[in-house]
Amino acid sequence: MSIDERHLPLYHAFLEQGLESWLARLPEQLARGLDRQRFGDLPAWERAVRRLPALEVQDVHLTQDTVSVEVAMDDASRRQCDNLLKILAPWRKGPYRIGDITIDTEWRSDWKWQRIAPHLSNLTGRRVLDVGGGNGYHGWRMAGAGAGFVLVIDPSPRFYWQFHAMRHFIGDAGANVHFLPVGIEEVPPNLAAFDTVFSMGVLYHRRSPIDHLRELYDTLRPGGELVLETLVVEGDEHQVLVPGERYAQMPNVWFLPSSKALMHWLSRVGFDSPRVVDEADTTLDEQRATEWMTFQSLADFLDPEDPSRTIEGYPAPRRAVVIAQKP
Ligand SMILES: Nc1ncnc2c1ncn2[C@@H]1O[C@H](C[S@+](CC[C@H]([NH3+])C(=O)[O-])CC(=O)[O-])[C@@H](O)[C@H]1O
Repeated sequence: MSIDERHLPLYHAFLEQGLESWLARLPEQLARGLDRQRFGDLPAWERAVRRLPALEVQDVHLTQDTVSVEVAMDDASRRQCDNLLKILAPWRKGPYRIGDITIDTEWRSDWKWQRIAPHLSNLTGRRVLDVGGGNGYHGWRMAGAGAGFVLVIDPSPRFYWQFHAMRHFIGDAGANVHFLPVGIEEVPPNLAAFDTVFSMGVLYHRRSPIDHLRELYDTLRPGGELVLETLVVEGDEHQVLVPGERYAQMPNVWFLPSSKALMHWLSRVGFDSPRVVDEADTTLDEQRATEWMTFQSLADFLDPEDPSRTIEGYPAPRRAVVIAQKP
C-alpha cells in the first residue's frame, strides 16, 4: 500500500515516539478510516478543509477555555471560513474561535476539562493518548497543559476533518497533536507506551466494559495514569444499569455502573488506587443545540415533566471522573 504524503507528520511522530509496532499498521488504518466508499460525505469535508484560506496567524491559545487562533481576516475570508467550517457541521465538541468566528459547539467541553485538569499528574512532556477524543478539543488542551506528544484516536471521519480544520489554523503551535481515525480496537495489543491515557465518554458505548478497561491498561506504561470519564448511576458497588434499546435517545449505551462499581472494576482489572475526583449531573447548559449543532440535544432527551429522568424513564445523565494508576 502506498503512503499518502499528507500523513507524513503522523508517520514521523510515530517513529520519533518509538511506536514502531503501530507504524506498520498505519497505512491500512488510515485507508480504512478515511474510506470514501464507506463515508459518503467525506470528499466534501476534505474539500472544505483544503479550501480554507492561508491566513497570517498572530497567536494561538491552547490554555484558554475556548481554543482560539488570533488571525486577521477581511470580510471575504471571514465569509469563506464560516461557510467552509459549516460544511463540517454538526460541531459537537469545543468551543473554538478563529479570528472573530466563534464555533459554539453542542458541548461545553471546556467544563469537562475544568473538572478534570486539577486532578491530573502534571502533563509536562508526557506521552498522551485520548481514546474517543472527538474532534480533538481535549487533545489541544492537553498540549496546552504541556504534553509532549498527544495522539487522539476516534473512528469518526467527520471529527478527523474537524480536527484538521483546526490544525490548519493552529499550525506549528499544535505540531505535537495528532489524530488517527480508528477505534480502541485498532490499537496494537500490549503497547505499554503512554504516560497518560484518557477515555472520556466511551465506556458506556462499549459492550464489554471490562475488556475496554483492560485495553486501556495495556496501552499504559507501568506507573502510567488512566483518566476515565463515563456515565454513572447512583448507588453502591453492586449497582449497574443496563438500559433498554435507548438511553437519552442514544441507541448504543450498554453499562452505566455506579462510581463505586466502576472503582471495583478498575481494581479487578489491576489498576492501583482508583479514586473518584468528580461526579456531577450533566446540565442543560453543558450540552445544548447551537447554531453549529442544530439537531436535538439533551433538553429533548429528558422527560419534560421531570428533568431528573430521561424520556425513557432512566436517571438523567450523571458523569464521574475516575483516575487510577497502572502498577
Ligand atoms: N470503538 C471506539 N473507540 C474509540 N472511540 C470511539 C469508539 N466508538 C465510538 N467512539 C467515539 O467516542 C466518542 C464518544 S463522545 C466523547 C468525546 C470526548 N472524549 C469527550 O469526552 O468530550 C461521547 C459523548 O459525547 O457522549 C465519539 O467521538 C465516538 O466517535
